[in-house]
Amino acid sequence: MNVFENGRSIDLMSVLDNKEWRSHYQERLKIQYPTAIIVSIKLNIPGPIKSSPLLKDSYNFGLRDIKQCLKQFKIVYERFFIENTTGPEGFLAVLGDLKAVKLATISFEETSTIGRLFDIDIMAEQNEQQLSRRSLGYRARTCFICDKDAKTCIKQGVHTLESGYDAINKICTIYMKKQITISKQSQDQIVRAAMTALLYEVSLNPKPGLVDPVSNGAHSDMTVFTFIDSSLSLQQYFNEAYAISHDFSGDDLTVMFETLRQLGVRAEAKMCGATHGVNTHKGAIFSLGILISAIAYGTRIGGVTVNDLQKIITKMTVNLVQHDFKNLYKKKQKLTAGEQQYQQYRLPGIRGEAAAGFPIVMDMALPFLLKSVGSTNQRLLDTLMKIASSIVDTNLIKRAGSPDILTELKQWSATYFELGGSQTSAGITYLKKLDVEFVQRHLSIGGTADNLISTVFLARLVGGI
Ligand SMILES: CC(C)(COP(=O)(O)OP(=O)(O)OC[C@H]1O[C@@H](n2cnc3c(N)ncnc32)[C@H](O[C@H]2O[C@H](COP(=O)(O)OP(=O)(O)OP(=O)(O)O)[C@@H](O)[C@H]2O)[C@@H]1O)[C@@H](O)C(=O)NCCC(=O)NCCS
Ligand SMILES: Nc1ncnc2[nH]cnc12
Repeated sequence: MNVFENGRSIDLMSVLDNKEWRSHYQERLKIQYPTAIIVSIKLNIPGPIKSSPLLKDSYNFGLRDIKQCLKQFKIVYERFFIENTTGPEGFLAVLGDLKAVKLATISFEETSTIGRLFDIDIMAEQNEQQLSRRSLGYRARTCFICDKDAKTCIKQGVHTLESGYDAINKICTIYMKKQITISKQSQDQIVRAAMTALLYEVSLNPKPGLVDPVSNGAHSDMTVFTFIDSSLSLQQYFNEAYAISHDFSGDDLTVMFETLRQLGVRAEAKMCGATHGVNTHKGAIFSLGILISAIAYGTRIGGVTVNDLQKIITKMTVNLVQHDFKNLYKKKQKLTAGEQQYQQYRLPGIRGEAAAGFPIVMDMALPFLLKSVGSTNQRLLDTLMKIASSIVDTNLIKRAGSPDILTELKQWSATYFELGGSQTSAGITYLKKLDVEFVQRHLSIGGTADNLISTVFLARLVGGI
């Protein structure tokens, strides 16, 4: 997730003007509410970009947590300026003990994943110096890059802006994943969501190079009906994947994964039986199988956040890349596309994605889809092309014969969004032109399609589509 995407730079004068405006606003509130404590809440973001769609989202979620920390106090005034180009900010007038209010806001800063990005000022008649963090037994604010004293890092200019942005993106990514929870669901609900995801993906059009109801794309050996047959053949596997995981009682989740893989091998064979040997959903069998398994295991007692789901997945697949790719030179049978690309380019492909907890789906595609607008077809087209901007698609690399194709894929994605994506006829026309080029060049983004399937599956479970 890049929270600075679609953010606009502002100049120093705007920052200084905003500082003056804030000070005057606070003074007016002190006069209007003389017995209240005035709380100013804004983000502490270095560099010229102070606001963006994702920074505003992070602020709003954080604000919810701050008000939760202040729930014991009576809030007599609140006003927020989310659209300020100098960054989302707001003010509260709170009735309560000054020290208790200060402690409550410090607890947010210290305990919330996103707390260190917030700058919360407390003002009242008493001299604030008596109420510094140190005077309340807390250390000074720490740098969100190196954890040392923030003031020292800022004064000495220790860090580059890029390292600051990286740290902020990491903080916001983890925080946003903790806001998305998959509630405890029945086996039937989870399996139906998986089936829905398979059928939604193949129904989506126009997709570049991929099979949909209008075009077989760059695949001479499959049609939309092949994918429907393939999807229906996988329902039993999804039920099995749920069952072995929901009832798994061991501590070593790699054992659960190995049991799943045996089911997956059988599912691949069943898929091939249903498609007359065509590989439609090999990647989806792998990815959806792991997701269903992790969710079944993770929701046995209650809901599971996306952040915790990733931890379960990484525990399941901790040995996957090493196990699958060791001693490839000894393998007698023809190497698969993924094995060849690991051997030739050290690209871990779908296995690497799984072992990392499916970051493209969890960190980027799912939050993107949940925020997307328009018809289902529009939302899914934009999500597919968003995935295309970051994925190492081994299916595409195989077809193109080199990872260099990934540079073109990023450019195609960028151009699509520059044209307005699915919301404009120019964006849709561009997709149709891309499909023609993909067919001519025999290109396909099957891995990207699989990531979309995983994304739709999770979005369905959280009620986001
Ligand atoms: C781990 C396996 C997936 C091993 O498969 P393989 O070694 O082949 O690994 P990859 O090639 O890296 O990936 C296999 C498929 O995964 C999809 N994929 C690729 N990159 C990504 C990615 N970054 N993220 C997610 N998914 C990705 C992709 O699948 C799609 O494309 C396939 C259609 O194409 P294919 O037939 O390969 O190619 P065509 O273009 O159609 O060629 P022609 O037919 O024209 O010649 C389709 O499968 C889509 O899903 C990759 O192809 C796993 O299968 C495995 O471990 N298998 C062993 C048995 C097992 O354990 N299974 C169950 C595991 S739970
Ligand atoms: N619609 C699609 N076309 C081609 N390959 C795919 N792999 C997954 N979905 C696909």
